Amino acid sequence: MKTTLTTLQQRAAQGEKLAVLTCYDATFATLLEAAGVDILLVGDSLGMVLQGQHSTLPVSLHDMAYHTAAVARGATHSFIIADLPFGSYQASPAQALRSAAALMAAGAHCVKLEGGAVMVETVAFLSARGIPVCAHLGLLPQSVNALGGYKVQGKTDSAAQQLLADAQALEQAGACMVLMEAVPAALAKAVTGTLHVPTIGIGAGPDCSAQVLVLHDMLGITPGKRTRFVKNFMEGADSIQAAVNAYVQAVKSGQFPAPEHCF
Ligand SMILES: Nc1nc(=O)c2c([nH]1)NC[C@@H]1CN(c3ccc(C(=O)N[C@@H](CCC(=O)O)C(=O)O)cc3)CN21
Ligand SMILES: CC(C)C(=O)C(=O)O
Ligand SMILES: [Mg+2]
Repeated sequence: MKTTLTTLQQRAAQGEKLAVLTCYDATFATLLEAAGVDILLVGDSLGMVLQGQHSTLPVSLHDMAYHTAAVARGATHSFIIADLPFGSYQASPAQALRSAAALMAAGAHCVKLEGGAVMVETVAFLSARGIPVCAHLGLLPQSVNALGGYKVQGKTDSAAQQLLADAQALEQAGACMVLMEAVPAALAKAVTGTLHVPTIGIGAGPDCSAQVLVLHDMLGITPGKRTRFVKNFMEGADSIQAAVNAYVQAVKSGQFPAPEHCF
């Protein structure tokens, strides 16, 4: 049976933790689906892990459509979210609609965009036109140059209040899910408790409705130092399938993320 937005929202509302991983190709789409991953995220992190870029900014809409189509061919019943890349949606709601349409035509079931209050009008515009939108809050990698690095967000009282207000405004505008990246666990818990739609966390503590990691990070093959919220699931696993199974089990049971993965 196809996993739909409705079934995901129902399962999250019943308290089931959802397991999400990034996915960029057909082979992994088939593998992740067989292991019980609930949502495949075609992330613009592909610029870093596949293309070797130093940020996600150089990723094009064409790149995203290419990888989304590959994932869609490998998956038969998964819910696929695709990132709108830098520069493809910020100019106007009309620009966002054209870009989102390209990703939906490539096989996505939902698009994700980065930003809070500034994206409310765009989220409303896309949602009203039949495009499910996941809003991405907290650490916004496409804004790395303004943020001054990949740093934890929402640490001050005023930043936390702003993030909560943004999440509520985006839900009101029609966002079907809200992803939070690198924020204090207590803030993500408060947001999850306030919203009606599922939340997806990465470095956002154990109380989000869903967890996501970059595939290459959880397989322990990303070069360089591991960030705090990453766990290498290949440790103690004898295959990639076993590692992905272990990730799904750890998310479903609430064992991942543990306190050492949280801010
Ligand atoms: N492979 C990969 N995994 C990711 O999770 C990921 C990407 N790439 N590319 C885009 C962004 C960048 N990401 C990051 C990177 C670092 C931190 C991080 O935890 N930074 C440290 C140090 C920050 C500082 O210097 O103050 C932190 O403690 O916040 C968080 C998210 C997440 N995303
Ligand atoms: C890390 C997740 C949230 C993402 O946006 C990506 O993979 O691009
Ligand atoms: Mg992204």
